[in-house]
Amino acid sequence: MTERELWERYQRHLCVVPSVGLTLDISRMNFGADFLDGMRARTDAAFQAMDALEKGAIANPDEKRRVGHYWLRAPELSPEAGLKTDITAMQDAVAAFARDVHAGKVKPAKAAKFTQVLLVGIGGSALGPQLVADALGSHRDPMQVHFLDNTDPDGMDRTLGALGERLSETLTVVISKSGGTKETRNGMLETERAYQQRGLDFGAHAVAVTGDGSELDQYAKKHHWLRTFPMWDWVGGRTSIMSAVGLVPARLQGLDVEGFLAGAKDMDAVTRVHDVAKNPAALLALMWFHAGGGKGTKDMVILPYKDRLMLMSKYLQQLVMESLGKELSLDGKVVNQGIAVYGNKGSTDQHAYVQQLREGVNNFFVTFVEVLKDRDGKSMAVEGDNTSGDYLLGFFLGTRRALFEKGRESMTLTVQDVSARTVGALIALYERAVGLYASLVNINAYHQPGVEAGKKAAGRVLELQGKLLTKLQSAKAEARSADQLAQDIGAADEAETVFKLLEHLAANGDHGVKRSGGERPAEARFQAG
Ligand SMILES: O=P(O)(O)OC[C@H]1O[C@](O)(CO)[C@@H](O)[C@@H]1O
Repeated sequence: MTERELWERYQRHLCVVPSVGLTLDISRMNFGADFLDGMRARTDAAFQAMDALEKGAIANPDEKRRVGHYWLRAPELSPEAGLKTDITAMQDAVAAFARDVHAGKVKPAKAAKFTQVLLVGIGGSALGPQLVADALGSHRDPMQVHFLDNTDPDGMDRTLGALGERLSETLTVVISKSGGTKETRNGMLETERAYQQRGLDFGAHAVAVTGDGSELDQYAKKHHWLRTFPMWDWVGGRTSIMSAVGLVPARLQGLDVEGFLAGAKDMDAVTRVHDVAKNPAALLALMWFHAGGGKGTKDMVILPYKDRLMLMSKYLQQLVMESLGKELSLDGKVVNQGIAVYGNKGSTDQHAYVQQLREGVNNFFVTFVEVLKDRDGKSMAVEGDNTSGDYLLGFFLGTRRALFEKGRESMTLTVQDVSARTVGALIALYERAVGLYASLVNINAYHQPGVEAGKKAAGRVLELQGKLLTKLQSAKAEARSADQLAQDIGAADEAETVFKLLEHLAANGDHGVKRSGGERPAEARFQAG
């Protein structure tokens, strides 16, 4: 294709969304002239399903739930007055609480004000807040946000250690929709102990965001935490950023929540339109379908040429892969659907994996995110008249061309800036695109059965550990092999797991297990120390 032809294609297909200052360029995706028409029937069905979802249909049939994240930024759209009241009440309560914290009306026991937020959560209870805090935060914010999003003891030590003395002015926000996620529970208990070690009452420095009556809700109430904020079953974890999950940390950080919600609402209005050419979410979904043949055979590389959007790919990994990575279709056929997502930021990634994108296996399509505004204020010239931002643009356009010349497809989202409105709009864009794509490939985007399997398997491992420790304590002095101990606890066919447990126990002094013998698994011996 000549430059002229590409310029024509760019102009013909450019989707312009003035209400949020966004354009979507699909010209470098090599779909054929009849593709969009050929998808008309499936696209119309996707639009119908999305309309029903927004009107309150059970769009998550496996869990018999409604899917209501769009109502969070447009409460007037919710199908019942009660839901509208719940949403606006939550929004008002969160805003009022943050005002009281910033004014020092809600204050820590041993400091004048709360200046730090420690968010304890995982998955959708952390990834959205992490993206928003990083994209929109600044050192001038009234509060700085820190995260505990894993059950890694060393990770907890690093985060709590970095807070140090400032723990006394830290408000801990524990977020868990189910209220039972073990990683979050562990982070909460370890944080609670850190407060206690400083002579601080944890409850007086903690709030919870969770489902009514959940384990976490009960714990927070029993221990007189400052506040609890609600989560509802009609909001999925990976689409909860505009519920209290995202609004509590964003308000405390002093972010433009109104702009964030308005950007999402305005994008929703645009992506509600049944006109593919004017609907960027429909175009994204259709380009994903084209690229991977409706089977996800090509990975989605998310490449924002903006540091503030670096966490976008991590956020989209959950939103896209936990929504679309499904074994069964809605009619119960095994389809093993999904689209893999990776990326970081440009131009940094040109010095990492772009080499493979240009010359290696052609198993991907790139979505560039271009931000027109370089920075607040003016830039210096770094070479001739060129600024650093000129270079960033040059590298983006150069990389896109280098890929296109080698038949590697890409799309480009262009936005004016990284404002709260823009971030809200981008999140809403992808929420809608995921929902539309799920309809195109006939799967339920709103449950996550695969995660339960992993949680159950982890439960078995910890059950084995309990039996092992009991056995080791009773057989005190005798050093035994993993095979012998597996037999002892009636888990002969799980000897490898038993060995892995023993290896970990012996590496950590917590349970007094000692290792002796050789390095090979069969040579190793374990005993209670
Ligand atoms: O908010 P919760 O219930 O702790 O769940 C955390 C995350 O775990 C999952 O349930 C499974 O990954 C996600 O969908 C969710 O965002």
